[in-house]
Amino acid sequence: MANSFDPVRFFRPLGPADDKYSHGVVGFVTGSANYPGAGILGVQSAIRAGAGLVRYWGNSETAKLVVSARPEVVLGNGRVDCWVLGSGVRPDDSELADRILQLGSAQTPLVIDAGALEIVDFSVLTARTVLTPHASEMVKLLARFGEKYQRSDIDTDPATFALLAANLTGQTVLLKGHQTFVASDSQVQKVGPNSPHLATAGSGDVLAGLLGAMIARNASALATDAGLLFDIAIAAVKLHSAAATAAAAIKTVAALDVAEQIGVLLARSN
Ligand SMILES: NC(=O)C1=CN([C@@H]2O[C@H](COP(=O)(O)OP(=O)(O)OC[C@H]3O[C@@H](n4cnc5c(N)ncnc54)[C@H](OP(=O)(O)O)[C@@H]3O)[C@@H](O)[C@H]2O)[C@@H](O)CC1
Ligand SMILES: Nc1ncnc2c1ncn2[C@@H]1O[C@H](COP(=O)(O)OP(=O)(O)O)[C@@H](O)[C@H]1O
Repeated sequence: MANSFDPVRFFRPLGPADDKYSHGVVGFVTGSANYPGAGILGVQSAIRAGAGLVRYWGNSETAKLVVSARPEVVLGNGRVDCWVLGSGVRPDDSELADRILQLGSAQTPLVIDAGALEIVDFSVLTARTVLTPHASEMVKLLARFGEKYQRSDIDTDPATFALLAANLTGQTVLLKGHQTFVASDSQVQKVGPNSPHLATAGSGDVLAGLLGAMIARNASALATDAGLLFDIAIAAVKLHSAAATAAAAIKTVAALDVAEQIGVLLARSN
């Protein structure tokens, strides 16, 4: 994994002065009745990526499942360094949409995934943010700015559309796929090919949780260096893919295995 975007660079080792608030508090508005697993997968990933504290602010039924999978999780709103919004959330879910709109107009850094890409009001979004669409979500995202394209257009020239979305939103865009394109301002970087073992349901939810943990852990540096978000996004994609490769060496890969292997890789690197 070692190169200029070496993921380990973003995982400062813990020391005696650390407490649960000092190395990243990640909040989630994710999961729903139809997609409870998306809530669980993101949370699992953030915990394995070393978050000091994880808050979950989804609906109460899904919250019970999340806490049953991870009793470390604290429920509700509170002090957070990065919010992960939208994995497993339908845009017509009014309870969660209200929370997403509220957080989307505040200053805490964000990962905006899946349904939240259709909810957030981009005209008031100023927090440092990574958007994580796949190609079909990119079509819907661009349509919100009056830009009409089809999935085939995105697949043909992903770099151009990642850049377009970054310019329209003023944010860092991570366009997911076999190769992932990270764009910010006028720069775009291809990452991958990623591990094909990521082609399994929920692996995007794991990436969102990983990104949330990495952004939260580096929140202080990010406050003075916005450009760091681009590097963190690239590093997260590389770590996510490396974790899938590591998982595949053990057994067939499910998304939760990718989250577990993030923890194994990070433990080995320290
Ligand atoms: N366990 C859980 O709780 C899980 C919850 N999940 C949550 O589910 C929600 C919906 O996820 P989803 O957008 O992937 O929609 P899904 O209904 O599967 O497909 C609809 C259409 O989308 C397209 N499409 C899909 N993937 C694509 C790609 N990579 N690249 C390009 N296009 C792609 C494809 O349409 P096509 O373009 O082929 O016409 C497909 O027919 C979301 O909130 C997510 O977080 C998931 O993470 C799974 C595990
Ligand atoms: N064939 C593939 N090769 C490499 N990576 C892939 C492949 N298919 C999907 N991925 C990666 O897996 C993840 C899938 O995320 P997403 O499309 O949001 O799925 P889900 O909604 O099921 O979580 C992304 O990180 C994407 O880059």
